[in-house]
Amino acid sequence: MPKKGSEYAAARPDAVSQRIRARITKAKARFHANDNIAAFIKEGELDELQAEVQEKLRGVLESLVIDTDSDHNTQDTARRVAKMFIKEVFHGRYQPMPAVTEFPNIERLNELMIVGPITVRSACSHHLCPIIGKVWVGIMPNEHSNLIGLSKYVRLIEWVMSRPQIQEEAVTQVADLLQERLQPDGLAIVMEADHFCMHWRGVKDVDAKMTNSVMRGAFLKDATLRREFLALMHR
Ligand SMILES: Nc1nc2c(ncn2[C@@H]2O[C@H](COP(=O)(O)OP(=O)(O)OP(=O)(O)O)[C@@H](O)[C@H]2O)c(=O)[nH]1
Repeated sequence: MPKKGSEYAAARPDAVSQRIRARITKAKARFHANDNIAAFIKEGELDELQAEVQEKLRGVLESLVIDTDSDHNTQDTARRVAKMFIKEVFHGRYQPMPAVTEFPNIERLNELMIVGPITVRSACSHHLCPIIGKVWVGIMPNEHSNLIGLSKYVRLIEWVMSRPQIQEEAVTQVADLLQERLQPDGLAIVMEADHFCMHWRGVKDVDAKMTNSVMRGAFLKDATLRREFLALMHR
């Protein structure tokens, strides 16, 4: 039987990951792979966490029977991969949400707006293999909606995607976040992505993609609006 995370906690109560875990547990918060835990990390702890991950990765390389002492290619691999996980590809778990300026909809715009394709990068929670794809966002604002800068769609979506994800949950997290920020009459999200756990390994199907769509409010009720979004998005 593989050890549970909490059993490791008992083994290394002094580890920074366990201090963070204890705070999250005390707050009764969730810390799944695609949850953001920035609120529970104190200043300076991210570097400590990276050092802890590096040490564990060194153990993984050791168990893979790689001679990291004399193999010049892998001598620094544990450090590089730890940095890549904490500071780069999974930074959306450890960093707070990017600042987003919201502007009131003074002109009371209520026409369809589409942003995309936005390139997204993530990794699947199951194998930690890359997911690379595109997202399109459709917004139907109303006079009470907030407007945000175009680049902020990219920043918010990148923040959600830079965590181990499964596509169905990722697309819902993106929709929930944009719904909360913008409060539009309608919101449409389509995500189409390549999963390298299918291309590189396993079934090795290099053509199959996954497409998800989330339609809310006006896009759900109004078939004409939905058709207009889907037609414009694919041009
Ligand atoms: N639904 C869903 N599945 C995903 C996603 N990313 C990867 N997967 C799949 O997750 C599954 C994990 O399956 P398991 O049977 O537990 O693992 P496995 O035996 O290594 O799977 P194979 O890939 O078939 O070799 C695989 O079928 C992947 O293709 C995703 O975003 N959504």
